[in-house]
Amino acid sequence: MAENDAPLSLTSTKMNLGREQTRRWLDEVILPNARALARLSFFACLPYPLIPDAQRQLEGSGVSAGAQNCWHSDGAATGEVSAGLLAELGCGQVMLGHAERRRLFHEDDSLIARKATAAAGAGMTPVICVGEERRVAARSAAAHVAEQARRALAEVPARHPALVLYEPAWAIGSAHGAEPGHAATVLEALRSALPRPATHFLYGGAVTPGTYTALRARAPWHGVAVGRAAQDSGVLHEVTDELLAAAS
Ligand SMILES: O=C[C@H](O)COP(=O)(O)O
Repeated sequence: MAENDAPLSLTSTKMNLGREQTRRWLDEVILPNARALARLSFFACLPYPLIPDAQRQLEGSGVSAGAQNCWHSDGAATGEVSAGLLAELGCGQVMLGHAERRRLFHEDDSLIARKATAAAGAGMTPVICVGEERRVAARSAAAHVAEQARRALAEVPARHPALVLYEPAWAIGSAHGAEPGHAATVLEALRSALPRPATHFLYGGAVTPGTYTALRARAPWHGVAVGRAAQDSGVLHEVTDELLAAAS
């Protein structure tokens, strides 16, 4: 959780917004909500080339810009961006193993683990995305997801901060997210697979106002990742208020 024990929140703009659109979104949606978002340690994961501009724009707001991916080494890796370079840019968080990267780029747990270890070695917080691809029973989802997370963090020192983001692939971009009971079974498996003091667990996938309250009624989630809900200032404001209310 955040310093004040408030829940945590983040977003990713994926490849949905260009340079000017990102600038406008930060200006019109994120900055007006920045005070509240900062209490949630909120960060926005952006495409690599937009990170330095965003850092300048967000300076002093308490909200930061993270990355959506990284590579695990420097050197002969044409077209990639290393964790070390991101850290040098002042980027503190990097999302790894998102469902879209697993699907489009065939990223597997061992590659994600190498990236997570490199990110931690560079001093960044890895955000490990896990989730089942298709709707399956909660117990199967839980076993699958716990194994994904365990493998990804296997070489990351136990006391290094990490976020585990449970996003069932079938829920991303869909009308409804996971049932709170389903998600609770997954969280229980994640917590027992990862007895790590500095690891926090977030839910993502079709998050709207009310999602966090419903999830929290069943299990101790530390926060949520907002996708589409972070594109509209009013909706983001509602979700943020709801998270902050849970902290008070
Ligand atoms: O990566 C996916 C997002 O975090 C979830 O997006 P969504 O809330 O629009 O389903």
